Amino acid sequence: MTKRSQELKPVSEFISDSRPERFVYQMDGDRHEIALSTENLQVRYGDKLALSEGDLSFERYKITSLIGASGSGKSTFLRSLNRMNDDVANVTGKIMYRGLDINSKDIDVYEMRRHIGMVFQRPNPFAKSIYDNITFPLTRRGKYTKEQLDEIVETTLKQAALWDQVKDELNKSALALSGGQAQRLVIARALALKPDILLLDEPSSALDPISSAKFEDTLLELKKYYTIIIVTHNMQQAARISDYTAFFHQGKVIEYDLTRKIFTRPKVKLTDDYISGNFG
Ligand SMILES: Nc1ncnc2c1ncn2[C@@H]1O[C@H](COP(=O)(O)OP(=O)(O)OP(=O)(O)O)[C@@H](O)[C@H]1O
Repeated sequence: MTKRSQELKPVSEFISDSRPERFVYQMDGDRHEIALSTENLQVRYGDKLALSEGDLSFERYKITSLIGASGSGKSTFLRSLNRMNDDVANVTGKIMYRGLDINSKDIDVYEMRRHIGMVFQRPNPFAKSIYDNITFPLTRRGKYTKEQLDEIVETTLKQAALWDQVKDELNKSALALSGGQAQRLVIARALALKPDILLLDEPSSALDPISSAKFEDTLLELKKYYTIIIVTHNMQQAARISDYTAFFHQGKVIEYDLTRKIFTRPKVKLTDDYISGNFG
């Protein structure tokens, strides 16, 4: 083991050390388990403060949508959650996951990303077969038998609702898939790492309406097992699939509540203006 890896904190140690009381909050008399939360999170690109107020708690096994106009800081916030901004921005504050601040310097970022996976706007399959797209990230870091890999490929493709379409052509190049299929494949690839939390940055913006509707059904299935945080410009999509919605404006979270409240009785006029299209 290198000196550096000895110094890094493996996130998995904290997974087994489950201290649920720490992650529970009360709302409307009910108890809710928190999967991830941010405290005093700020993001600067050089001198520019792109996120100044963004403290949110994400409930386990729920979908939370991040909405707001272009440039309001949604992607900046989302990408910071699994340290994708480390090389381009200065991210300060805490990102709490299972009692551990995963924004601290001594976290093993690669291991952390196995727990908090990210899917980008444009599907980015590797120039490999469908099968290898799913197994490649696994076999790079661990040992698996062929049977185990076969099972992971089948399970994750089923979870991502792609199995029936590709099960007879797993050796075909992933680059030959349609946009909707490729997006499902990269979801399956993310799921193969068995994450706790899935971060999705406008995952259906490149899909046609039918693929997008199927994709939404897939997310509703996936939330039985995963906590999902999704950036979307599509208000109908946010209203249809998410349990909670956070509205961003000029680098701040203006309002965060149950989706049905945000879309029917927002407390802040700016939120109302945004969701009703009177923004400008
Ligand atoms: N890598 C970067 N370097 C410098 N500035 C950046 C970078 N990424 C984002 N920004 C700036 O930070 C601000 C927030 O951008 P961000 O992409 O987070 O907004 P967004 O709400 O996700 O927008 P969109 O909906 O268009 O994706 C913008 O002013 C943007 O120009």
